[in-house]
Amino acid sequence: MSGKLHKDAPLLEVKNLETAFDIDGTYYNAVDNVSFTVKPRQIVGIVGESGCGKSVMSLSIMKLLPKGIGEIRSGEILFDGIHLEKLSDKEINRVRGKDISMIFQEPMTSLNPLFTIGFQLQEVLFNHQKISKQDAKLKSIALLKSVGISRPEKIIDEYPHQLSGGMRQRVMIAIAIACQPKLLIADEPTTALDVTVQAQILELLKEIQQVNDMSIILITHDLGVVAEMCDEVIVMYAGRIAEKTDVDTLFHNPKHPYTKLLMGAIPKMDEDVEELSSIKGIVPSLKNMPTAGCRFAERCPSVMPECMVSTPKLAENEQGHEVACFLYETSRALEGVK
Ligand SMILES: Nc1ncnc2c1ncn2[C@@H]1O[C@H](COP(=O)(O)OP(=O)(O)OP(=O)(O)O)[C@@H](O)[C@H]1O
Repeated sequence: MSGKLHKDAPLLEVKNLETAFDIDGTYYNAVDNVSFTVKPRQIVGIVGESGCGKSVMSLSIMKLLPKGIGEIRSGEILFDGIHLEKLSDKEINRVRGKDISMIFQEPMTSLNPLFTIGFQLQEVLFNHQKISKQDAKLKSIALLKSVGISRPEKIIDEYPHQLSGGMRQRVMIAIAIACQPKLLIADEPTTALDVTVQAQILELLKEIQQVNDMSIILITHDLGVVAEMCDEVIVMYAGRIAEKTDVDTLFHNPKHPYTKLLMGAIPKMDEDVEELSSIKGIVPSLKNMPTAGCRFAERCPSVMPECMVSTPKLAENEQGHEVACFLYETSRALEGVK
């Protein structure tokens, strides 16, 4: 499926998205008025602690929210000119795996333990392409080779449990790119892997992104991964965007107190720091979300009285650098007065 996309238009445009879960008969927003774009060939990182709404965001885009529990309440998701939020199940099935693919943290839960690797790779090819059995087999072998799996002729006859975690993630990537999607959503793709394998998988993703001219949304709680991989970064807190800018600006000039604290929580390789210094407190659960004010106020070292009563708007502070914080709304207002 392909829309009529102008060459400079964003590939994905999420506008004022609100996704909510029904908890005991009341809807709570896990994604609250979120807007962002992904351009062709861009790697956009979504970063934040556990519970910030990163996964719900990607499930919303893919229309994979648990039926009857989670739903998109408002907003638009435009992909390649098509309103994904309006597609029927049948229509979104044609997009999933073909134009947009997704890889998850733990490939063992996405791969079917009962079927061989070859079967699972060929299944996605048969679903989206007119291809003979022989060609699907040859293509599966080539795909496994392209993700750095040696002896692919042998691996296609093996089952997921016979492979290491790193190999399984490579297989998941092969399945995800089988139909050359324009967008790959990678949700914590390396979190379950050890550090060396993590670096190899990230390297592989970058390579594939360049070769296939693909865009990636990379969901992670790890700013180190963001620094390594991303062009643009969205920092999320409790379902809302706290800050949004390009990767260099974010690391050289972080503005939101939450981003600054997250940066302090990056382990420094050159120093003998054993543990990640964590941010005090936790992300509130949906039911305990503050009903007014900035959702980060309770944990914020720079909190001001207005933060408890009004919601700061995400607005451009400097060109290409958006932040949702009253510290900057005040300075923006003063500039306007000057
Ligand atoms: N099926 C569900 N039913 C009710 N609440 C849910 C459901 N799935 C997610 N949530 C809630 O939505 C909020 C956002 O969750 P989400 O999984 O998107 O966070 P995350 O940033 O991806 O965290 P993690 O890194 O742990 O996956 C959390 O408060 C979570 O408890």
